[in-house]
Amino acid sequence: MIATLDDLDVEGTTVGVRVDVNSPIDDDDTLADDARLRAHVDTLSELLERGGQVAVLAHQGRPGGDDFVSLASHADRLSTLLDQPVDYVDATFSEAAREAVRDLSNGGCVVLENTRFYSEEYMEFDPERAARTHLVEGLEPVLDAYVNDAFAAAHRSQPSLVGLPSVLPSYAGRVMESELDVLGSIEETDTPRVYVLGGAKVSDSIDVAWSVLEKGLADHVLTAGVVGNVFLIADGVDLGDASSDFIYDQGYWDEIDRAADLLDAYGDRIALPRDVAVARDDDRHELGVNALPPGDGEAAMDIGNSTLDYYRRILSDAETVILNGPAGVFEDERFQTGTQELYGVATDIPTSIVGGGDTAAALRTLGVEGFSHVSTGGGAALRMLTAESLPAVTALENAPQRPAADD
Ligand SMILES: Nc1ncnc2c1ncn2[C@@H]1O[C@H](COP(=O)(O)OP(=O)(O)O)[C@@H](O)[C@H]1O
Ligand SMILES: O=C(OP(=O)(O)O)[C@H](O)COP(=O)(O)O
Repeated sequence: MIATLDDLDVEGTTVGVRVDVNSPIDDDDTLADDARLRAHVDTLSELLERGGQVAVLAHQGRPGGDDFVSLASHADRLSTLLDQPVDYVDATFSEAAREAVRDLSNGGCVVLENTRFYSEEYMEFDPERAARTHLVEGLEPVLDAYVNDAFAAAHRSQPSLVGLPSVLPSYAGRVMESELDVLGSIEETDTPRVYVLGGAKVSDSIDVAWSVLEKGLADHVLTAGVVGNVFLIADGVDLGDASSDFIYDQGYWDEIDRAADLLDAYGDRIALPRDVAVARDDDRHELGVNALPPGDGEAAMDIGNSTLDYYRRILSDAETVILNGPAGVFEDERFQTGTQELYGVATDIPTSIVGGGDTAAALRTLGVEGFSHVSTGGGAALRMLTAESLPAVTALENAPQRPAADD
């Protein structure tokens, strides 16, 4: 049983709130998209309005990446979204950070620096060991409670996610609560239930496909994106060198054998693309699977119209659809059709659940809306769909005793 904000006596309490605001970043190192920040506004404003003091903890990017930047611009944006001043301090758990947290008055909010600027926060620990990291030992003395709203990072066992809830009374924020509610009860949704697996997380998607087919949760699995390309190769289709090299370079070559095993075991419930779109003379050009391989240097960048017709027929009977990953390279407007059409069809199905950071961004870009639930998580949502436990959620379940709520 996980405690929520309903169980927390907020007035006068200093709360460390872990959010996931890992976002696209512009060339000047500032925030390019605030969707993930907006998702946490309900949790943060509720805590502030109920008289708490809030220290926001978050990561941005991974060491070495162009998006591995400070949270200064996130704090600026948060101030606008919350319509109140939000301090920012370029420290996470040092004396400067503790001082900034101690200085908070009721209803005050400070954003601490990118947790991953410190190496421990990019390592995986069991909760006991995570409780003895510098981040946890540095912050614990100035916090009364911990709230985890970072569902999108809940598959990581890093100190700010599993260490703090080992030592502080801990609660799920509103985002976490709603994600667990929806993604934790997929088995109760109506059937026929169809899973659409696109995007580029091939290993994770194959794990999900195995799990939902084996457990009888999926009546059909439709494949698209890089996942669909891997299944086509596994089925003996020659996709040409460009797509094969891409799959090899991404480290997914071994997944072809796993996809082939899956087709052997459950091929009757797995649908593969019937055509693909490539770039030819700078335009989109569709090729039926029988016409493959494509020309030199041409890669399969999207699903084509006959695949869309085929998938539309399967989806026309569905009561529930769960989708993860774009159907094509949506960043290039020539290859947006697959994602736009496929996800568009899904909005007409009674229960439609979408997961994935890039997927959510694609849907915003393409103006596709009307789903029952759009998850803030990609990897975390996929992991939940395999009914695996998420370390940060387990840490909340095992968190220490808490003070009683005020009502
Ligand atoms: N056919 C394709 N070839 C190469 N990349 C693709 C293809 N289809 C989709 N993608 C890429 O997949 C990426 C998103 O996949 P993924 O990270 O799995 O999504 P999410 O973050 O929603 O879980 C996008 O950058 C998109 O360009
Ligand atoms: O963006 C995230 O996950 P996602 O790409 O699965 O949506 C989370 O912030 C986790 O980031 P990480 O995969 O660098 O640990």
